[in-house]
Amino acid sequence: MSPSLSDLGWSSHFAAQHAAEPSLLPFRIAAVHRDRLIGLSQEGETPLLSPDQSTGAFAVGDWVLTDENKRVRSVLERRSLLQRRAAGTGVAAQLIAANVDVLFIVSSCNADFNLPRLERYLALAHQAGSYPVIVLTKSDTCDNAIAYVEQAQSLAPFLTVLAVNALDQSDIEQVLSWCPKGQTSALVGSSGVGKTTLANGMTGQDQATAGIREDDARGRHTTTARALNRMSNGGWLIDTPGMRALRLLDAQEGVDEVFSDISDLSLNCRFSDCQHDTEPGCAIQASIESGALDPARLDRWRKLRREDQHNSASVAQARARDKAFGKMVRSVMHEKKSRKGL
Ligand SMILES: Nc1nc2c(ncn2[C@@H]2O[C@H](COP(=O)(O)OP(=O)(O)OP(=O)(O)O)[C@@H](O)[C@H]2O)c(=O)[nH]1
Ligand SMILES: [Zn+2]
Repeated sequence: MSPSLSDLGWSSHFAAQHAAEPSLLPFRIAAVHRDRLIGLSQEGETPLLSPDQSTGAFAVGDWVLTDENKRVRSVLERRSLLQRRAAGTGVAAQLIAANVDVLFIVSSCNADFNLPRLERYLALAHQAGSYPVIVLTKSDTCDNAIAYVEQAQSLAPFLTVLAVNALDQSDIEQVLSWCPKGQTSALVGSSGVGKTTLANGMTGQDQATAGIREDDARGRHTTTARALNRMSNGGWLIDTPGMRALRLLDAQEGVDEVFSDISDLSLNCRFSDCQHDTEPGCAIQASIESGALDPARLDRWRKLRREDQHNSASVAQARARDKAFGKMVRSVMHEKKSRKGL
């Protein structure tokens, strides 16, 4: 049975945009390949043509409008967007997933549990515009899961933290309840924390073998990884290799939101460029002295900001370099042409 548009996550936010171009057809992007896109609609899975043969401008979870030839005409404004620095040269931004309502941040009640890492993922969720839910797996293997939950909850007011056994279906139901029918989620976390186990439990299928069967250009059957998966409660789970290694990109706002206590304090420092070290009138140092602020938290904030500034700077540099290179190519071509003209 094919899902309706609202089952697929369609909402008034997208309907309002579609109203401007009612003759075009809406699809949700279920997979992004190098040269083509797979869209989902009431009619099931459909290969879509990207406007310029490239697919870098699309993310799994995007809503697009196509003409009757299934050529994409526009991407609807996103509710949220997860992106990262591209692997390899590591400078260009790469779109990972769009319109993710809930980001499940997965860690476990053991050695993987690490507050700075959780903070980093929280910053990422805030930056993307997704609602964060922390899921601590392997609660069945430790005596004091509640202590882990309390530590995680200390990171932000009203933060949702669940302790679960990912192998237990009733615990999976508890996770699912945070992403009901028509909503979309994704899982992030380190290797081995139980993302695959959770994904299998949430979708009721083995993610390693689930896939989209397609006929390629030569008529051969191929199976490609499915990236937008229906969960057993009617919600959706975006699971792609890119989801597994997210880094912070241009996440300054996200970092400041997670550390809002520190950024608020810094507004009271005497100097607007206060480095919060030895400057007189530093509100942050005063707060540490009074015992209100944990100095370790200040260190983590500094580290995240440094990392973020480094990432953003190298992306900006790469963009500038690409621009300069493009300019150089154009001027060489221009010269060639004008020489030919002589
Ligand atoms: N007892 C127990 N074992 C768990 C739990 N969650 C995961 N495991 C086990 O932990 C191991 C790793 O789980 P995976 O689901 O493969 O972890 P992952 O995050 O997908 O790891 P990568 O594929 O490397 O990213 C498996 O043997 C799981 O069976 C849990 O809540 N309780
Ligand atoms: Zn200061």
